[in-house]
Amino acid sequence: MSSDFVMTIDDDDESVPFLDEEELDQEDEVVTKKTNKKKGAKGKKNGNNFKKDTGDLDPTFSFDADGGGHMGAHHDWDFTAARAALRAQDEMQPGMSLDDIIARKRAQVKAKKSGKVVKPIEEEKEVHEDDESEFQEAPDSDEDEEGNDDMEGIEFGEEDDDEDEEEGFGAGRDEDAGLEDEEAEEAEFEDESEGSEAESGSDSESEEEESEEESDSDDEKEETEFEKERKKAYFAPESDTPVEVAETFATMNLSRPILKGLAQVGFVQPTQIQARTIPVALMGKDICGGAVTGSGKTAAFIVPVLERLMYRSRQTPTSRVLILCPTRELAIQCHSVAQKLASFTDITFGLCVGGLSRNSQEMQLRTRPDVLIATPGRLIDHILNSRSFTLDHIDILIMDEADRMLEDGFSAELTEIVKACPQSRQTMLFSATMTDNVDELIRMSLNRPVRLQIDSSNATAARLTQEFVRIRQHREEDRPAVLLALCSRTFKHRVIIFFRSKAAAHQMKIIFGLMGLRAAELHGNLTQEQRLAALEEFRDERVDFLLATDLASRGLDIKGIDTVINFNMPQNYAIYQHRVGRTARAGRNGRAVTLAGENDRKLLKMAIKNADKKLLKHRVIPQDVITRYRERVEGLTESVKEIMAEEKEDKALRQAEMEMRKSDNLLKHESEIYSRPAKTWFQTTEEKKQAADAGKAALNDPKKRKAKEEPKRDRFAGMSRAKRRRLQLTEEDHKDINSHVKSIKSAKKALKPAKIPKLAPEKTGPKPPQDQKKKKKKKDVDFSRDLGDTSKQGAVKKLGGSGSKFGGKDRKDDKGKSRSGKLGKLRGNKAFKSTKKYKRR
Ligand SMILES: Nc1ncnc2c1ncn2[C@@H]1O[C@H](COP(=O)(O)OP(=O)(O)OP(=O)(O)O)[C@@H](O)[C@H]1O
Repeated sequence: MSSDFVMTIDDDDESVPFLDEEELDQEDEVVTKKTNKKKGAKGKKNGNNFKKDTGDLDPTFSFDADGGGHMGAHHDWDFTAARAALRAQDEMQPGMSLDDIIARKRAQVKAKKSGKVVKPIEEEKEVHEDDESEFQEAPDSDEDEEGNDDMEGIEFGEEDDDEDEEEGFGAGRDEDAGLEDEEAEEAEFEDESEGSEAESGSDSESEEEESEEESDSDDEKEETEFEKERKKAYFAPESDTPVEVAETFATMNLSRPILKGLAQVGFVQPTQIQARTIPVALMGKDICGGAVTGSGKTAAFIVPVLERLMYRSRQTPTSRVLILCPTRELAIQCHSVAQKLASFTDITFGLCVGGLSRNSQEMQLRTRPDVLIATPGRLIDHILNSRSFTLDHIDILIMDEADRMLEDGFSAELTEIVKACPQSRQTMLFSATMTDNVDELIRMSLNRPVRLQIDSSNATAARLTQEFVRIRQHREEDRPAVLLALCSRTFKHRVIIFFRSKAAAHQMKIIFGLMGLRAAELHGNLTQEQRLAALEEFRDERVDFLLATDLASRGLDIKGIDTVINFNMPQNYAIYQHRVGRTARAGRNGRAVTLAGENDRKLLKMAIKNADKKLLKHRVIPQDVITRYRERVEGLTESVKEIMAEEKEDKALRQAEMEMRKSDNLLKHESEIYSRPAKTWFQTTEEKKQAADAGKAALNDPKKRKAKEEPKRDRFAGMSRAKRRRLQLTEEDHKDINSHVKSIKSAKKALKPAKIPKLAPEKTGPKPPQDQKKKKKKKDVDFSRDLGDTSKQGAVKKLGGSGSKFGGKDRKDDKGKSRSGKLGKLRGNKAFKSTKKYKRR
């Protein structure tokens, strides 16, 4: 077998529905001008007419069994409230916008070429149009040449002549990141974990092996009987949940103002998660909800909250509902959704997130808004420092992206918030990658939660096409060229590109700018003002590309994102799901293109295994195209360096100005400033850094992640004696049960001829001997062979998976037997005596 990526995928495994080059040719033809007729037909056949997707709904689309789609009108959530609360920045002299610097640099390069004298920036703006067209001359002709030649070559099909590359830059943005005086104080944990630069391809071999093993075991880990039993004791029985699901909101017994709100945003038919969640939430039960990205989880928790608030006592204003989100942008979006849905009610909302004016939030909190939408850091700041603000009257606590919030980094803050809420509250957790790990959930002190898992937690959106572009080993430096080739030639509009680091996103923003591509950046090195501006520019189509870190990977719902590009594979599959979930939302089509290197093959396997095979593609970019773009990027290296140096200078200047203003202020208002009560911080800067580092380390370092999964012996340290003893006893019980379960399993194994060979249906030849198989698994480190094998596994898993008619049933039968057997007895065991231990402390 050739080690060539293309050959392996295309030729060796027919079960892998990757397109070969010929097919790609055909597919590309489908969307080229020359073959417009074909386009419609094939696009329909593949359900892959996303290029034509204007955001309108597919009238033939209906709910599918696994909650893949719906739906109704798509709304642009606005940031009005957030904008109003943006910290007043009038005293801050805006620095030079990065776009201005880039524009000037482009003009200089152009002038150099033509021998003209460089005009000062003001003057230059006036002749902007001319300059742009002149500057663009060379690249344009280059584009044409490339476009025509390579379209016939291999993979580019979605060139659209009426989508001529537009010139000009997105609206300028203040480059005052990190200069705000309160920035350090306000820093809260951001949902942005960066990988080191080294991660994009230079991991040591041993680490790589380790991570492979780990993801293998993650992937193949079967739930033990003990865990199943534990979950059974922890979660409410399925019989507790209503079986009937409403077909429309109108039949859900909701109040008129809520129905009017829903109608206003165009929601008529509830999505699966909404239909299942709303009745249960209205009953006041705790919920662990999971459904694929873009399936309407936000309204699933907001609607019942609003409905319950319709019946609140209005005598004394009280904050009764708290919604926690991991990022500021998500909280702002959630606030906007909630406000829209509550337009016809008198329910009030408070937004409590970092980066926005603390004082205006404090004033708002004093009015006791019914619903608080917050990020953990700023909320704790208010708990500690805003007089008379408490969470004592919270009746409902909701965590969006709950699995993220339960991870390291948020942990201390979350525990503090949960402690501050009354025990009698209702708690609801939601995520597309929702965990049902009891150990993790215990920290949230849930009360017999109802598990509402609509889709597999590994699922991606039903209409998502997933493409992979191979980055060969020793060719990691080609990534920028590959990205630019994709964005200049194929995916030109409504594209969000994910990077692992802020620095990479920023650098690419400069390169995009220098190449005349309209892009905005979104990451944690920007001020909140800049972050909102970037989102608005992208939302309003003033820029075509949003260059983001994982800050934007969860929850953001931006209309019409056609394409998600992963410049690097993220650190784990859950992040991948969230990133690619920014497209193909609400029953629409979308495409994710991932640049996958040698080190990414395990994640690639996961992605392939969980994808709809019909919607998997392998994109090949001709080497000569890559070489051309690489040369262009290399040609910009000096300009990029100069721009960065200029930015740095500008930043230092403004920093100095700000320091001066600060000291000036201090001198003028000394007595007033020192008379203010000292602020209390939940964590010192050092502690915050440690928490953030721990989060990053767990994400980036497979060894540490493993260590987290296998807690050390001294994990009881610091606990009370009673708690320690209780946990030790439980642990001993676990051991006993595990050994019982093992013996049951081996006894069963001995009696049965063999476990149903789940791999069998796909294979016709004889099974390889066991030792040979093992050997293959260890030695098989070839990127392309991995792909082939994965698809086979995926196909087989489909047959044997829990949702299948065959494998699923078999497993169920096994489960039944073991329960009536050994586990029936184990029920007498302390560990399962009562479910009280899972109840709130
Ligand atoms: N019942 C409905 N009918 C029509 N459209 C809906 C309905 N519910 C939600 N939507 C739309 O679906 C889109 C996705 O919803 P939402 O952002 O709540 O998804 P999500 O499940 O929270 O996604 P993620 O996991 O990425 O956070 C939104 O644009 C929303 O307006």
